[in-house]
Amino acid sequence: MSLLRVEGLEVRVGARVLLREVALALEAGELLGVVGPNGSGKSTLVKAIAQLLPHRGAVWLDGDSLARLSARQRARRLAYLGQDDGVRWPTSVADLVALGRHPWQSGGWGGASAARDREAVERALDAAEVEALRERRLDTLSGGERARARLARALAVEAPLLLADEPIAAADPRHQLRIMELLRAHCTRGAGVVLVLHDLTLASRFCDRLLLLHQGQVLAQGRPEQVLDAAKLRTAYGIEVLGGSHQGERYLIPWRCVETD
Ligand SMILES: Nc1ncnc2c1ncn2[C@@H]1O[C@H](COP(=O)(O)OP(=O)(O)OP(=O)(O)O)[C@@H](O)[C@H]1O
Repeated sequence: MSLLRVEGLEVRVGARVLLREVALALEAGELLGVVGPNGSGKSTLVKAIAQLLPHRGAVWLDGDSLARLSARQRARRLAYLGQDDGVRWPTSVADLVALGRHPWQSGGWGGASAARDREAVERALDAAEVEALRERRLDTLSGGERARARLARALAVEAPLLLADEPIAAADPRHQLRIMELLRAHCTRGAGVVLVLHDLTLASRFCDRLLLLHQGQVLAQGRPEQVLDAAKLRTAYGIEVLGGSHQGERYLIPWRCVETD
């Protein structure tokens, strides 16, 4: 049984269809990259999977309909990292990351699970390389530091499924690579990850499979080399890419804009 299965997913706002007939399956241990141009529906897709948007269609997690689970059950079984954390109050990095353990609290903080929660928070601070920032207030962090703190919060949930919407967008090149490595390691430990990203080389190198969205529909889905071919990239993005390989791994550099049909 797949960790995540999505069938016939459709999102509408009024008369406008934002997503149409999206189907996908994700196995435990797999990293699925969601790529596509601005406005193609990537964030809408991960929000709908996380049950944060009204939608049609079905989403199953380990065979359970996500729509039928309680909010707390869902929050334990999937971690959602959106583009905005919504945190507008002064809080420390450590407190933000500890919020990732909130779904596991019953009857208040502390108690029998406190040691496990502390360990999960420490692991997440370490993995996202923000332990040195633990006492810093979020509103004093740089964009890339804040992005890593937010990733740590999502990791601290230790949920079987992680949905991450552009976690590397604000990171410098080294931290982009570090985050991709840590997401891969997260998968190696058995989690499934759905990752929205724009970098085609990182998508190709680190993801097991890719889903390419175009105008709210799946244009292609499969292994990176099947999805990121010249014709599909031209159709989806209206670009020509410069491609090659280095040490057996593929790179793709967006090279020039082209006319699409
Ligand atoms: N509430 C809404 N009402 C109307 N249109 C919306 C609404 N929410 C999203 N959209 C539109 O749906 C489309 C898909 O948005 P979405 O945020 O999923 O795109 P995306 O692929 O994540 O883009 P980006 O790469 O820019 O983050 C966009 O054209 C957006 O303007």
